This record gives sequence, structure tokens and C-alpha cells, in this order.
Amino acid sequence: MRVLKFGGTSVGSADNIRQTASIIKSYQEKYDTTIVVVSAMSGITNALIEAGKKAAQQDETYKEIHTTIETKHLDTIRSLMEVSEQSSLIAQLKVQLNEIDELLHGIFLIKELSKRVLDMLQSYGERMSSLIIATYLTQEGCPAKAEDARKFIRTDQTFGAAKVNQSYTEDAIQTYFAGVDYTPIVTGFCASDHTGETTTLGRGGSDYTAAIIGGALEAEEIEIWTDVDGIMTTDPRIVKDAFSLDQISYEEAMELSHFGAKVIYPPTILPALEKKIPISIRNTFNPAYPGTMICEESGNEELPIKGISSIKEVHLLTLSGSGLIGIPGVSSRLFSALGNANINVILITQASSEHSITLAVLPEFAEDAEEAITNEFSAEIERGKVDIVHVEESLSVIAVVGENMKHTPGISGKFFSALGKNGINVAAIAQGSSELNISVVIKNSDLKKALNALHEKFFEQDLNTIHLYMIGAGLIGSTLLNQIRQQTEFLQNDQKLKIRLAGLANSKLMKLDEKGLDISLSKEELLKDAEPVDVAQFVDRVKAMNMRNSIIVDCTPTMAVVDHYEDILSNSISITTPNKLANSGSLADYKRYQKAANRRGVKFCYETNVGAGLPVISPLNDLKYSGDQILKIEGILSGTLSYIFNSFDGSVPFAEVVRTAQEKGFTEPDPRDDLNGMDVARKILILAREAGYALEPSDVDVENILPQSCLDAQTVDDFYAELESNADFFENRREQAANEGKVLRFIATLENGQASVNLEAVDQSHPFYHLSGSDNMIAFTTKRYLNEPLIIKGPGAGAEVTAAGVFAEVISIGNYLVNG
Ligand SMILES: NC(=O)C1=CN([C@@H]2O[C@H](COP(=O)(O)OP(=O)(O)OC[C@H]3O[C@@H](n4cnc5c(N)ncnc54)[C@H](O)[C@@H]3O)[C@@H](O)[C@H]2O)C=CC1
Ligand SMILES: N[C@@H](CC=O)C(=O)O
Ligand code: NA
Repeated sequence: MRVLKFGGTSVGSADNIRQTASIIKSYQEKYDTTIVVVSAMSGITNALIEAGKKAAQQDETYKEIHTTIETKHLDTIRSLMEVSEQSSLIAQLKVQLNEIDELLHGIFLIKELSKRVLDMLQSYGERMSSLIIATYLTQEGCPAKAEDARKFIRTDQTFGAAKVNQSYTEDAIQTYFAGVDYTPIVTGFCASDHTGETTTLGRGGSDYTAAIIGGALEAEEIEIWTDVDGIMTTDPRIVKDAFSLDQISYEEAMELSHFGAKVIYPPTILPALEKKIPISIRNTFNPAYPGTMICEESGNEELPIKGISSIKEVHLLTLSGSGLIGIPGVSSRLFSALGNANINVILITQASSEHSITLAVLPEFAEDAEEAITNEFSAEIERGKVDIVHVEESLSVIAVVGENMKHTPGISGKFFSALGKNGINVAAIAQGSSELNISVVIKNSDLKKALNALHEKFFEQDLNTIHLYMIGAGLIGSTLLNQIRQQTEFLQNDQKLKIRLAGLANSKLMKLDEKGLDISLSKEELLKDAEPVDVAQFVDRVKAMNMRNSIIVDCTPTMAVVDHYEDILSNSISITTPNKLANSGSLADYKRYQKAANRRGVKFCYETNVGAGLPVISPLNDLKYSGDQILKIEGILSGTLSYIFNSFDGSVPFAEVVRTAQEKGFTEPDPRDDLNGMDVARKILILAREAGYALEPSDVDVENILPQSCLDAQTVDDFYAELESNADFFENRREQAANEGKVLRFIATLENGQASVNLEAVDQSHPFYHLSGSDNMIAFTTKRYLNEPLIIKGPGAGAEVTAAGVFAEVISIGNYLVNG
């Protein structure tokens, strides 16, 4: 024996009724007895209530609502059945519609809508729908009969949410349905008291009716047919990848419902739970899908949690003060006061210091709760022993629920790390000792981010999404975009990382989209129809989007983004950048960024600041952290200058060699930043700081190798012209060195805390003599690498290697954010 319940949408139109009827038919073929419980057609219960209220307010438009109700039912009948078969059903419906009309007229006359009358009024919704469905089924060759639940569900007289007299009702149901040889189509939601007066069962009413009948008849299963595929892991409107669970336990279903998931109203489960009858949640419009089974066992051992539910808007009330410590009876007074005021408390926490008790309530209860507590503790408040009640608003509760959490270490670690890495502040925490749920209170502006981050962490271990925002789409930026494009599939398969480009900007345009820009497009197409750039606004928008696992990549050569670094990091957004300006400004700024990142537990990465893609900063830190002492750093730190002096053999003029270096993508956007030694000075400054020396930019001694006229040139083109007219200047220096068997090398040195940058002539014995191409070479002399320095060598500039260095950091930050 099975009890099937169909909700408002399933019986909400002629088409839907046909669909519902076809499911009922298939059950008739499979099972001996099937009892069906139906809701009112969708929208009808609300319309009845609305009409009742209007009538009570002397608003004659209640009649229009009545007409709408009538039309909906009669139209449904007309499109459901042949004309010849309609008349008797329409006649029966008309009787009910007339009764509704009379009832509304009565309400209009006495100007009052009591709960008792409202229950009577609402009952017509189910009474009409059950009649239509039963008649239709019978006509379709499946014997069915509308059954009025008021005949066997007996309640008290709490109109609107009546309590069921269980033993009377069970007996009545057993007697009523003994030996039925048709399919009863029972009105959900309605019942009656001992005088025969109509009552209703309150929230979750029709589900409850199904559970009561199923319980009384010890059904094999109770099936709740609705318009979704079952119980979802979380709210699919907020988390796109939410999916339907195949099985959960009664307790899990109740916990999920308590925290907002509109799964099933907990009291409706009780009659099934007592008899251990499984309840399944099925989709009328996808009957092939098995849906979710609610039963004794939680199932799905591989899922550490079953669902993440949330309540979007709660208020947090805190009672605190020395007067609470060690005094028995405080919480009993608190909760009695709240209980007497009929306030439902969602969550409670008290730290063992006993200094404060915090509780969450729905906003509609907040004022009354505050008043109740203030009154209860007024004497203590007056004496200063207890503080006035503190109320916080704009908060949400999130709860992760699952039986498998029990005795499984690491779940709360995972939970809080996902919140922490995403900069989500937790205002209160509660975990029941049943270990069935962990609940936290967070700002409601963080709700979407939190649900997505947690869902990904617990349910989508297969794929984690990184939100990337790129500012600067020049040489390095667009090369990085290409690399990401090429690697997308590999990263998804191998690293389980999905990179979503959620924002892109250059010096003219910007575009942001939290769903992700189409990375397969070219840079130009990506920025088509984009708005004019405003970096401050870009950053504000990234903050407002508040997406999980966010990383900003600064591929500009300017201060435009650097000015926002502290703000970005303080908002728990990581940064990776090849731009050296942040780390080569004042020491105080350098420290500020590090501090902001550390405080928020996010990453600020800049390996490409020195030696481009070559690992330089990271091994330097490894030396330092493992207790080595950096004695000396010597390096060719400019790819441009390395290339220039490695190729400048007198065969072509100096200016042409510089031009080639620029064409090869080695130079800064303005090559003078390389030639004037500034780029190298910045790099040695950064290395010195990483090695632990507190240097300011002015502490670096830089030899300028450019004639004044080159420095003064207004544009890069003018600069090249000046370079050409100063050809002799460079040629002379080269010749002089060559005559001594030496070559020119632009060398940065850090020794005894002193940093300098000089153009030196070195002979064959010098390790820097044999460099080629754009190679950088860095030699670390340390306490451990004393006689032979640790050497790093390789191309230290260029689009591919630099972009790859940045890309590697995006991946490593991504892994840090999602895996801890
Ligand atoms: N080229 C190389 O080998 C290496 C370059 N770098 C650094 O990489 C960074 C990028 O260099 P490139 O790509 O070569 O420069 P680029 O001049 O080709 O590109 C710069 C990009 O930044 C954008 N931009 C400039 N100012 C902006 C602003 N105020 N707001 C928004 N966007 C702005 C430009 O529109 C352009 O898209 C620089 O900081 C450079 O020092 C670091 C290591 C190696
Ligand atoms: N212009 C720089 C690029 C890398 O930082 C260089 O030439 O090294
Ligand atoms: Na590097």
C-alpha cells in the first residue's frame, strides 16, 4: 500500500492533472491499493484567503477573486474532458462555488474573518481539486472517488493549525479505508474537530495528511510528488551546481528544514518516522527520476555532509555582563521569558566564560525578543550587572547537516577554512552534540559566497572554481590569457581547478561578469562593448561581486592598481603580479601589503618581479626560512640589458640592439626603465628586502648609463632618436672594454646590506662573462653556500616565461584557497 501526495503545481492545470493522473494510473497497475492525497490547485488557497480578507474589509472586489477561482476550475474541467462528460462534474463544482460565495457574503456582512471561518473557506480548495481529479480518473477507466478527510482526521479546535488526535484518527482511517477497491483521492490539509467543525493542519498541511494516513495504514512508502527532483544539497537558485540527493535520514531532513530548506515540514515526518515508513520526494514532471528517499539510514557514506541550508535574514541578540557568570538559573529565566513571549529561537551559543549568551531569531521576533529579555533582566541592567541587550541585523545562518559528520574529524576544519580563506567573518557558531549540524551566523552579504564555497568544498571535490580578475592586457596579460586558454582543459582534469575569468581591463576598457567572460574569445572580442576603465570602480565591483576564491592579476606597469592593493588584500582577495612597483616603493608600503595579506590569510605573490619566470624569490625565501644567512647577492637581473650587452658586439648600432630587445618583449613598456638602471635597482631592492634588509629605494646606488638627452626625451620615439645620435657614446664604452679582453655587464650587488647597480667590464674568469640571449644569472652566497654560490640562470624576460610565472602563481594560489 502506498500513499501518494500531489502538491498544488501537480494539480494546477489540465495538463498537469493529466500528468498526475498518468502517474496514479501506473500505480494502480503496480500496487493493490494506492491512496492519493491532493492539495488545492496552485494559487487557490491564497486566492480564498485573499477573498475572505477583502470581504471582511467590506471590499467588494472579493467577488472578482471568486470569479477567478470559478474560472480556473471550470476552465480546467473544460479542457480536461469531453463536453458530454463535463456537466455532472460542473454541477457539483457549482454547488461548492455557491457555498464559497455564500460564505464570503456572510463574512462581508459580519465584517469579520475568524480563524474558524477561514479554515472552512480554505477547505474548498482541496475539496474541489479532489473532486476534479477523482472524476477525471474514473472517466479514464481508473475507478477513483473524492474523499473528504474531515470524515476521519480528528483534531482539536486550534483553527489554522489544529493538533491531530492521533489514536482517534488512526482508528477512523483504518475503518474508513478497510477494503477499498478504488483509488481514494483525499483532500489534503483539512480535518475536523469533535463537533464536525472544519479545521486545517497548518503549514505543510497536505504532506502531513499523507503522513497521517500512511502511518495509520502502515504504508510501505509515502511519496510526496512535487515539482523538483527531490531534496537538493543546497538552494539551487544560489548554487548552480546543487544536486538532488538520493537518500537522507529523517533527522537530516528535519535539520535541513529547520534551517530554511523547504524540504518538508518536520511535524509531517513524525507519523512516518514513528512507524519507520520511508518518505520519498518525487518530481511529477520527471517521473523517471527516482527522487530522494527519506528513511532511517543516512546512506551515501562517501558524502561527509548531506546539505547546506540557510536562513537569509536573522537577528542576533546578545545578553552579556558579569551578572551572568556562575549564576544558576540565568538561561532558564532567559528562555522562559522568550517562551512566554512565543518567540522561536533558531540558534543559541554560550561560551564557557559564561559572560554572554547569544541567540538568533527571525526578524519578526526580534523586537519582542529584545523587549522580553530587557524586561526579564531589568533589575540586573539597572544595577549594571547585565548590559543592555545587543542586537545585530543583516545576518544569515548557514548550517551544514549530515549524519556522517559524527565522529568524523576534519569536517569543521574544512568548513571554517572555506569561510576563512574567503574572508567570511563568523559572528556566532553552534554545533549540537548530536554532531548532526554545524551552524554559523555570517553577514548576509556573504551568504551567496559562503554557500558556493561550502558547496564546492563538500560536494564538488571534483572541480573548484577560481575567480580571476585581470587588469592589464598588454604583452604579459594577453600572453597569460593565451596560456590559460590552452591549459583550461588540462587544469580541470588534472588539478580540478576551473579558472573563471570574471573581469578584464586595460588602460581604456573594462568588463566584469560574475558568470565568467568567454575565455575562448580574443582579447579584443572579450572587451567588445566594454565600459570605459576606472580601476577604483573595477576594484569596488570585484569586492561587491564577493565571489569565492578570487584573485586579481595586475599586469600593468603602473601604480593604478598598486594603489588599491591593501584594500584588495584586506577584502580577502589574493593578488599575483609581475608589476614591481608595489614592492619597490617605500619599505612601509612593502610591509603593508604583506601584513594585509597575512592578516586575511590570502596570498600576495610576485615571483615574476625578479628574473621573470625564473624561481628567484621563492628559493631566496626557502634559504632564509631554513635558517641560512644571505651574505651576498650578485646578479644580472635585467633581461633587456643582458640581451643588449650580450649582443652588442659593434656590428650593429646600440639603438638597433635596444629596438630588437623591445621587439622580443624583454623591455619595460618604456625601455628607458631598463636602460636607466631603474628596473634593476627595483629588483635588487626587492631581493634585499626579501633577504631581510630594511632598504629604501634611495639606499640603492645606481649608475646611470644613459646620456641626459636620452633621459629627457618626451616620447619613446624621441628617445630612440636620441639613442641613435649618441651611438658613439656606447660604442666607445664597448670598445674600451673589448680592448682589455672584457665585456660589459650590468651587475647588481647586495653585500653587507649595501645595494648597488653598475655597468662593469668583466673578463673571461667572471661567471657573468659567458651569458647569452636575455639570460639572467643570480648568485647567492650564503653561510651554507659559501665557497660555491647557489646559482640560478636562464631567460629572465619575455612574454612566455613571464606569463608562465604569473600563471604558476595563479594555480598555486588557487590550490591554496581550495585545498588549504
Ligand atoms: N616584459 C617582460 O619580460 C616582463 C614584464 N614584467 C612586468 O609586467 C608588467 C606588464 O608588462 P607588459 O605586458 O610588457 O606591458 P604592456 O605595456 O604590454 O601592457 C600593459 C597593460 O596594462 C594596461 N594598463 C596600463 N595602465 C593601466 C591603467 N592605469 N589601468 C588599467 N590598465 C592599464 C595597458 O592597457 C596594457 O594592457 C609590467 O609591470 C612589467 O614590469 C615583469 C617581468 C618581465
Ligand atoms: N624589462 C625587464 C623585464 C623583466 O622584469 C627585463 O628586461 O628584465
Ligand atoms: Na622570478
